[in-house]
Amino acid sequence: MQKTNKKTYKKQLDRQITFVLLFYLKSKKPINSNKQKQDYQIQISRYHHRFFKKDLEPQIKMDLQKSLTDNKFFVAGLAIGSGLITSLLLKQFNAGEEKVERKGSLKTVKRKEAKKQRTVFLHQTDNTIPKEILNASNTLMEEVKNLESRTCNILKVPNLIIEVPQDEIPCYLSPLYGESNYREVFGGGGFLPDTAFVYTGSYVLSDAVIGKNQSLDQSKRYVRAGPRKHNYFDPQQVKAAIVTCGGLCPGLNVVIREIFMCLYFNYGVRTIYGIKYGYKGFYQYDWQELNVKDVKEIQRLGGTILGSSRGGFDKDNIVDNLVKHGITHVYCLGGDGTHRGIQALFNEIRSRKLNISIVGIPKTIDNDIPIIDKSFGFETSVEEAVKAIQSAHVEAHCAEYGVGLVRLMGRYAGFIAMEATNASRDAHVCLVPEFKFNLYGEQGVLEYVYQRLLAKRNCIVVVAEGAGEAVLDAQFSNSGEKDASGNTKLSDIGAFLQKEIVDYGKKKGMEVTLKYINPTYMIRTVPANALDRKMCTQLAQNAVHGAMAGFTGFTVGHVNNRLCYIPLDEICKEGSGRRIKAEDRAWQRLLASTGQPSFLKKEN
Ligand SMILES: Nc1ncnc2c1ncn2[C@@H]1O[C@H](COP(=O)(O)OP(=O)(O)OP(=O)(O)O)[C@@H](O)[C@H]1O
Ligand SMILES: O=P(O)(O)OC[C@H]1O[C@](O)(CO)[C@@H](O)[C@@H]1O
Repeated sequence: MQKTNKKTYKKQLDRQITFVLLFYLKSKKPINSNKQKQDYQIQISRYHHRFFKKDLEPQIKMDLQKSLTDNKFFVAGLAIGSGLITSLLLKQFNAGEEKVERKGSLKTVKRKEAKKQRTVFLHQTDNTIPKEILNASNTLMEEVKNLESRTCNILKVPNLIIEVPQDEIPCYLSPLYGESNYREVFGGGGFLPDTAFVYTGSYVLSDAVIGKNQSLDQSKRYVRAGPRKHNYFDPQQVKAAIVTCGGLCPGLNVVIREIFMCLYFNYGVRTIYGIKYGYKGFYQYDWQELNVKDVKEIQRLGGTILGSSRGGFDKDNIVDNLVKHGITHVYCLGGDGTHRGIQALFNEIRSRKLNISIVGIPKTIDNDIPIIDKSFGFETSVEEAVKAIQSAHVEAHCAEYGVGLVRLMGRYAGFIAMEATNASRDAHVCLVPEFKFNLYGEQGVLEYVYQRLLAKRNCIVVVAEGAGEAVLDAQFSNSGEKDASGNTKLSDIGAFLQKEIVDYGKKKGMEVTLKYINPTYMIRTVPANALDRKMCTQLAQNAVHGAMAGFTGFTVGHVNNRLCYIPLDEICKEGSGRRIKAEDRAWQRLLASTGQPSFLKKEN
């Protein structure tokens, strides 16, 4: 700290002490109304703020004079004074630290650094964000420039700044930005400090664990999700559309509601449409403009208030209708099929150079979307599936040779079956599409179930609906029928196993009592649990932040528990669907807890 500065601080410090004392001595009457208290609070925070930015001496002097005649200023003065004193002391303390840092030993410096960080916390600022960035006139432009640069190793998410040619780059200070803690009732913006926004170069790493011969450089970097201080869109010009596609999933209504709430209350967007029954709703049905009443309490409901469907994707028709309604944001909630649709729409929007941001919010109870940690609704479905296994357990334990057989959803991936098995700890066999198995023979599933019945008199089997694809030695096949989206319709592997297990017992002279529980849609139609609701809220709010910033052609998701924007290309890569792998810890846990062997013959 320079000498002159030190002198000035000392002078100011003296003045503040006098200031507080004066208020104290002159005060006679206490504040006697809440309104007054509120006014003081606002005033105090303003004064504080001003003090940090410019010289307040004339102002303070004025207040001092006022205080001689107006006793009500006592509380305000006291708080201002003590606040100022604290800040001055902190500044002096920091300055002292700097000095020591330059001279001190490594140990001292570290200790001082730790103290300094505490000080920084007191000030509620973040010294990791350089001043040039915080003060940049368009922080979004900086970020986009960086993302577009050849040297940037963060996976690029397209932004409308680049996609849409325009005379002037749009730049709107985020309505979320506010300098004080003061906030109007009924939400509104103005509640985030500078440091809460995401700036240039912030990313999330794809790998949380680095093994031998691996380095961080091999890890993919995804743009960090979150609000931007400067946005591409003026909220008043935003018109948004929300659509839900594919199968149902717990949490859809939470996401719909939260997208609405964030757009409406936080950003001040007033035109938000709900599209009925999936992609075809864009051109086949009247568009419903959503209002606050429409989304009231829907977070408590299963399903989707908008309705959903499979099939009906018509790219040109959909984009024509987006243009017709003047849409600037499209939020699509769906699984892998929906995301391939989003990609096709994004390409069409891009080729027409439209000012539309299109965003995916990944949804599927199967949890088979790549890259992201987990899809919303999955945990709720697992929780429901555990109830089915619990029933199977009770049934099986109340019969002499009792088998409880549970079939759970999971077309290509057995995550629900695996995690429900892990959570219940009641199952003895879990069959998923990812791992081939034999039914017959000495090492087959049927013999294993029989042996367990002989030894323990009960056996609980969990099977994923797609596991029929993994049977090596049985005459089990699907009809070849497809649903409207082109997905293969699966035959009932549960019913098939039921017959095989009972027949096998008969052949061995054992009367098996088998109860087949097939909860099918019950696990995906329930409302989201607390964990999923929180997740849905995070996804929805961050989808909105991304779209407001002009990012497009991305999906929002957690990677290593941090939210990021993932380019659609990554999500839609052919064959990238998430599957259980033998090296997955969760699968290893399953093998450890069920004790199930490999059902493969040696030659397999
Ligand atoms: N390759 C594709 N291109 C464009 N649209 C597609 C594509 N595949 C699927 N869609 C459309 O996406 C929507 C949802 O697809 P789908 O029925 O496969 O569900 P999903 O999104 O995969 O969700 P779920 O996990 O519930 O199956 C449908 O309207 C379908 O027509
Ligand atoms: O009967 P629907 O609606 O086609 O849904 C069944 C499919 O939806 C999913 O839940 C999600 O894709 C699959 O597990 C299941 O095969």
